[in-house]
Amino acid sequence: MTDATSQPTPAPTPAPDATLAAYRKSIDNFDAALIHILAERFRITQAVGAYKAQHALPPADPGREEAQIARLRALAEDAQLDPEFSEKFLRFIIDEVIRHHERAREG
Ligand SMILES: C=C(O[C@@H]1C=C(C(=O)O)C=C[C@H]1O)C(=O)O
Repeated sequence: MTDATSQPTPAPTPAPDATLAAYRKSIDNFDAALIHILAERFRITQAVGAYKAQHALPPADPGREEAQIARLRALAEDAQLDPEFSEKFLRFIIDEVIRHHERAREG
């Protein structure tokens, strides 16, 4: 029963599940590795952006992107990862890099 003064009943705390916790520990490790890998990639692309700005090179290189996407799609298929997802993921990262390069060009 509830009335105007009573609080909603909190959801019961689930019993600790060691199996799920172990999976999640592993997921946390992978996510940490992913962040470090991405940070390293952006560190390199930042240097590329500075180089392109210095040498008046265009921020985007569609030919290079096409080759990367084809390569990544093949790697994804080999690794049994969805190639569509892999392409979207790489596209998302490359688009962000191009934005950085455009900003580097503007100074
Ligand atoms: C990093 C570059 O700049 C852009 C970003 C790319 C990337 O993030 O992989 C690839 C091609 C370019 O559109 C490059 O030209 O190599």
